[in-house]
Amino acid sequence: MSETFRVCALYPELMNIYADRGNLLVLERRCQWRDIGFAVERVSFDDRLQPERFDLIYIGGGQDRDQALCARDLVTRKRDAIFAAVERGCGILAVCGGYQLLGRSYRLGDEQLPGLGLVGLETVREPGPRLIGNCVIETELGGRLRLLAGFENHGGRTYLDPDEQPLGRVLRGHGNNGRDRTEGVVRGNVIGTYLHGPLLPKNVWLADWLIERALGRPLEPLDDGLEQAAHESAIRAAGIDPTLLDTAVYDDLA
Ligand SMILES: NC(=O)CC[C@H](N)C(=O)O
Repeated sequence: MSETFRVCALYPELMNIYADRGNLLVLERRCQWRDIGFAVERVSFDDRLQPERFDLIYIGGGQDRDQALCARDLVTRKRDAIFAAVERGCGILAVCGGYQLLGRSYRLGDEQLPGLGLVGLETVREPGPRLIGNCVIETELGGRLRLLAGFENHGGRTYLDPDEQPLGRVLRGHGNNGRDRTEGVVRGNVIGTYLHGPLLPKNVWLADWLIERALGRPLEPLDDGLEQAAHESAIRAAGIDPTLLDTAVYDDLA
């Protein structure tokens, strides 16, 4: 086994709601099943993040108070290393609270949490209900039209700068802000999304996309009968019947 997919789990003890850690398990299994090495290193408060050690930095969702604890450490101790890692081609997958921290700031009333400023976006806690529910988006990640399904629960509304690219278009659910039908952000190997689920067990094609980008080669297919059923059931949970979708259009459907 010569290839190893190396993942940095950032603040795993705090940024892990809705079992977001399950995303790491999916990456691990899909590597193991193909005889690809998998290494995960936890990086938390005060730890030094070494940019050359990773192919992917992963950060899950968190409550506002946990985000506040992480935000200052992230900005003061990790920012330069994260920028350097991305510069080298390292990917980022950031979910919900983690996604919000990729932007410039997260404003909650009088408080303003600093963000990494890695992508051009801002998050604001506006008056109004939390944006909760099952969600399906269509995305053209990798030049193919595919679906991502998950569950969102966020009080913050995220607004992308005009030159940023959303991860996808909302078919069901709220997405970034409940208004413009955008969801998430993608820039190169950096992905931010509001979708929990966890995300990767419900959308294994995205797990493979992340591994492929890191290894720089296509992966051999796996027997994904169960995973495909989970994907389609998550789509159904959001109110879309996947059998009625045009499978010639969506590359992730059987
Ligand atoms: N699910 C989450 O990660 C929540 C993120 C953030 N605390 C919000 O409510 O907007």
